[in-house]
Order: sequence, then C-alpha cells, then structure tokens
Amino acid sequence: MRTELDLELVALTKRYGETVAVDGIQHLFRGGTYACLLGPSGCGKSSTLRMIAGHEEVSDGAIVLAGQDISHLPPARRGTAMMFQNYALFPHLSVADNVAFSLKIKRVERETRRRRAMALLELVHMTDYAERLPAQLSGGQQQRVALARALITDPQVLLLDEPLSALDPFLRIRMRSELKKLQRELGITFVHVTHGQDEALALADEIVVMNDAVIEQAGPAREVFNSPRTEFVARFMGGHNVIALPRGHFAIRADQIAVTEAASGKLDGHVTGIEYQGTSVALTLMTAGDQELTAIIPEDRYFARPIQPGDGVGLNWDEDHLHALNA
Ligand SMILES: Nc1ncnc2c1ncn2[C@@H]1O[C@H](COP(=O)(O)OP(=O)(O)OP(=O)(O)O)[C@@H](O)[C@H]1O
Repeated sequence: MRTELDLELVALTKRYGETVAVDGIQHLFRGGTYACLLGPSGCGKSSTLRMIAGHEEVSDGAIVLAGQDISHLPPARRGTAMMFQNYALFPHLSVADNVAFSLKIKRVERETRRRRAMALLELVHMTDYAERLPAQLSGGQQQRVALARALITDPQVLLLDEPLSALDPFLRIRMRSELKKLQRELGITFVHVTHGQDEALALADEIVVMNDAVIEQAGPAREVFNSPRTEFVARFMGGHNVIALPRGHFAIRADQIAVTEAASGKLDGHVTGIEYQGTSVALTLMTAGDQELTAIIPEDRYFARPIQPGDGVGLNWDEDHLHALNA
C-alpha cells in the first residue's frame, strides 16, 4: 500500500553527454524509512540524490513525492532538503543565522526565524553555540548545524550525501547513532548516500545497492546482507565467500563455513593464512579446485584445536546457508 509520504523514482535516468550515470532506476522509498544508497565510487549514487534534491536536471523518468511529480520543481519547493558532504555552511554567518538562512530567503520575519532556528539547534544539542561562527566549531558540531539548517524547511525527505565522511572514525560512529535517533524522532524519510557497507548496515532500514548506474538489489538491511542475489552484492557487502559449485555460483557467509578434518568436507582444501581477530580467527583457505575462501571461526574453537598454514582441512556448510547468485 502506498502512503502519502512515499518517494518514488520512476525510470529515473541521468546522462552527462555520453556517460549514463543513472540508467532508468525504479524504486519506492516508503515514507518514514531510513534508506541508504550504497555502492562504489562512480556508480551513480550522488547523481541520484542530486536529482531528487533538484540540484541536477533529470534526463529521463520522474521523481514522485507524496503523489506529486516533483521532477522539475525548484529545490526549495520539493519537500526535500539536502545535507552536503562538506556541510556548506556560510563562514561569515553565525550558527543561528546559518540555520535560519532558508527562512530569510522565504522572507519569514526575524522573530519567527530566530525562534525556529533556536528550536532546531535545541534538537541537535547546539543551543550554546548559536552565536559562534562555523570556523569556531568542531567537525561534529558543524555537522549538527548543517543538519539543523536542512531540517528548518520541514522537509518530508532529508537527503544526506556522505554525511559522515569528513569525521574521524570515533566521531563517525557517534554521529551515526545520533542520525538514526533523529530520524526516528522526526519520522521523516532519510535517504543517505554512502560507500561504506558497515555504515549502511548500522543505519538503514532499507539498503539500496547500486552498481554501474543501476540498482543491483534493494531490501531490508539484514536481507541484503544475508541473501545477496548477485556476486557483486555478495562481495560488496563483505563477510561472504562466492563459491563455484557444479550446479552454479553461490554466496555463503564466512562465519557459516565449518572447518573440519582433512578429506571430510563438501570441499577439501588447505590453510594458506591465519589471522587472529580477537573474538574470532579468520582462516584463508585454498580449495582443491583452486578457489580462495575465508572461514571465520570463534577464537575458542580455533584454539581448542589450532591448525597451521599448510594443514589439510574439509569445508562444510548447511545447505540452507547457500544463496544462489544470478550473476
Ligand atoms: N557533472 C558531471 N559531468 C560529467 N560526468 C559526471 C558528472 N557528475 C558525475 N559524472 C559521472 O557520472 C558517473 C556517476 O557519478 P556519481 O557522482 O553519481 O557517482 P557516485 O556513486 O556518487 O560516486 P562517488 O561515491 O565517487 O561520489 C561517474 O561516471 C561520473 O564520472
């Protein structure tokens, strides 16, 4: 069932001269979802996001929000707002004036602007910094201001282009939980572009994996991770092996391969590398058919019967854990 706040991409296409950056993609983002557009550099994620925002012309197809074709509306009239990678704050304006900026453009009177800006600064826990300039803030604080600035227009959809990439790893993890919390509180749709699968898994209700200008797979985070449909998705999401068996290609999670005695497996092979990872040990294995696989086993099980590079092993799995791949 469609709801009023669904965002739909209909055969959406972007061409830059000869380059097809987005090739007729079709997708329905449910209202109130945290969606991550995930894919490698150059796959068309940012072009898709910029078309939704209205910062890039649509070459073909349409963008429909809440039943209205917004493909050709100016950015400010779409019901969307965008938060940029580098935050794009105005350096000469105070934090409060940065947040209030779009209301000033709309000629909202000063008192109301100020009140709304302060309410949003409160939402992102930045009230005490209202009079500072952006240069006097840390990266994480600038990001909060950029969020408040995007949200002041009351968007139905917030578009975030690699919002965490400028932060150090520690802050990135903290800010991602804040983003998730904020999205839950506001109940609006977030479409977040990232090339990090861990970021997408941590945040997304829905992951949309793009590759080479098309959507390879979309679905709940757990489903995309556990049941990749193509070799690309299996490799890109990580944590999986792609195995060629006589009946086709399959993905299987590295932690769902059991390493047993030599010559006791569905496949046989030998150990080529061992990496201690704290709670687990990653074994690199070469099968008799020259396929390189990774098996991750709990560290206590490994140390109960350690094996060494060169040792022969059998590889087993539960058939239910194999996922047939299309390509
Ligand atoms: N303004 C432009 N003019 C010409 N080609 C462009 C333009 N912007 C993007 N492209 C090309 O379109 C394709 C998709 O680019 P896009 O920026 O959408 O990818 P992306 O997945 O967001 O990549 P990244 O993660 O590196 O930002 C690439 O081949 C890129 O070179």
